[in-house]
Amino acid sequence: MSLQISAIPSPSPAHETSHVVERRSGNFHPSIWGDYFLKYASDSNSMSCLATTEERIGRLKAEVRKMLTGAMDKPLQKLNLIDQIQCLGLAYHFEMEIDEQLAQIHRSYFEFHCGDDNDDLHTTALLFRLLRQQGYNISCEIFNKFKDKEGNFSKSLIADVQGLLSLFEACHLGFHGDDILNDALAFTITHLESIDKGIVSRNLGKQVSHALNQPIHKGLPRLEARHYIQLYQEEPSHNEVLLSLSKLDFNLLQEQHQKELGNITRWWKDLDGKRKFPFARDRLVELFFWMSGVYFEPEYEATRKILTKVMAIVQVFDDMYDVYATLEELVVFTEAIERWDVDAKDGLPEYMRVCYQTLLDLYDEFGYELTRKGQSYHLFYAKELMKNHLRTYFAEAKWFHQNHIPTMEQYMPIASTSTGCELLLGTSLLGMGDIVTKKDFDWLVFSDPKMVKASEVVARLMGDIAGHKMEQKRGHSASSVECFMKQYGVTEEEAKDNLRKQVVDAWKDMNEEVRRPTTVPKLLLMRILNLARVYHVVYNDEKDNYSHAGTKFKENVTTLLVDPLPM
Ligand SMILES: CC(C)=CCC/C(C)=C/COP(=O)(O)OP(=O)(O)O
Repeated sequence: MSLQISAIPSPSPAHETSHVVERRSGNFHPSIWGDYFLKYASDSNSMSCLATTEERIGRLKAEVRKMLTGAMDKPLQKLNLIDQIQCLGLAYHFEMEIDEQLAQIHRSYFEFHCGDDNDDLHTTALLFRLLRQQGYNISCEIFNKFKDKEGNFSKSLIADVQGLLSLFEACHLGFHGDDILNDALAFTITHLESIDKGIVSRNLGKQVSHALNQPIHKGLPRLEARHYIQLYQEEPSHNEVLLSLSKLDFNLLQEQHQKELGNITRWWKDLDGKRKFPFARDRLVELFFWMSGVYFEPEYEATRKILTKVMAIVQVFDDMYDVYATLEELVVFTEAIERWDVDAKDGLPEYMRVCYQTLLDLYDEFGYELTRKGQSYHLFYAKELMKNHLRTYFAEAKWFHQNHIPTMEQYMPIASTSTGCELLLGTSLLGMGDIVTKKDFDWLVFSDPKMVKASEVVARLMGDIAGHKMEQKRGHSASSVECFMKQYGVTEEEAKDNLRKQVVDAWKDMNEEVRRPTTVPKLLLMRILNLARVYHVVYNDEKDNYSHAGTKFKENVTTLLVDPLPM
């Protein structure tokens, strides 16, 4: 975090402006959801019913724990069980057990060389994916045995659809230089896209179509679980304990999220956000979805609440800097943010005063809570992050008003921070109590970590590719697409192709960063990975599904936050 505001054009006090200001409009559609979730806000949950469900879940969890830790004839059985537990969205209940089991499997395969050279493609790929996911530095050379004399993947694999699918999923865990995985990805995509649906089971066919669009590693665990539970149920060999537990657990957590979102909707309504900020996108529900993609577990309720509230205000700022405000107004506003003092709002136009006061009130509310818990230093970091975030919004606004198209080298450091990843991740620590230390804050806020930078590349470039057409139409600072086109004299499609490659590389950076031993707790790294996953899910089809939240985003919200799983 290092950006300073500099070269600010001398401002004439915005409130003294007498001429009529011409403003642009984003023409954003209103909230899809309105007050829909308000009905969940009350805490009228039937406690007896909740107690019975929790008791059932407790019993089922104990059974799964026994299955996980008990002896099995072959490591493959354990690997499949772990995979199923993860795909069903249950892994967060068994993190310690999964860690121990995979450590044991890793030891027996690689330290004692008990691996079986005859392992088939599915087993090898599953072993590779689960171990890399867990941070083991397992080499992709293990796939060499599936190549023919010419060094190509053997033709005989084409008939093994399950094996191809597992190899495809494993490819997304690649590091830089894992050339064999690049070849494997091309090979599996070619053959999975053309499988004869008549020769595979209906379930496997469905899994393949889904995976090609949404690989496990880049998916949101709960969204993927919702999808997988339905497929798993149709699998004749499914395990009843796992199935019941996953459904009960999904629905229980959904109820908790609904209630939280209900309370946040109440906050937004009491704040009168829709009326106060008519120029901004009203995307409270989508933001809650976003935040619960990063932190979905029940214990992170406070984090989801803080993040959704902060990002709802950031959304207003984003549309103010990008669209609504004049540069003169932004000069004064950005200075007021630097001061972070209620007196600073005097120089602001009325609509900005409301935004400013809302921000100060929100952080006062956090400060009060943190002081009570003896963690008031958290607030210092949170404010610094917000100041730095708005400096980048200001820098972009200046580029726009000066018709300046920066080079990629000028653009990326600023546009990476303006994604909000650093702000979101740093602010999330406010809600995590004693789990985080000052060292974690310093790492995240001041050390410019590679993991955060990579998630920002995914966020910025995917967002730019998806949004640049609309943004250029309504007037927006140049995105990476325009910057790249101008700097290298290439077409839009060539620029996008290059940016897509940078996204692929950023995922490899992240995969390498979660390798053991890690310098910060894995918990933190997984949150950063989750954040990149949200961007992947929102922008994967290269459409701005966040601004136009009525189709794909609405479907995802419905799946996670509206429809329970039929029991
Ligand atoms: C990290 C999160 C969830 C931030 C809050 C939402 C937000 C400001 C989205 C910006 O979308 P955009 O497409 O308008 O982005 P930009 O203006 O940066 O291009």
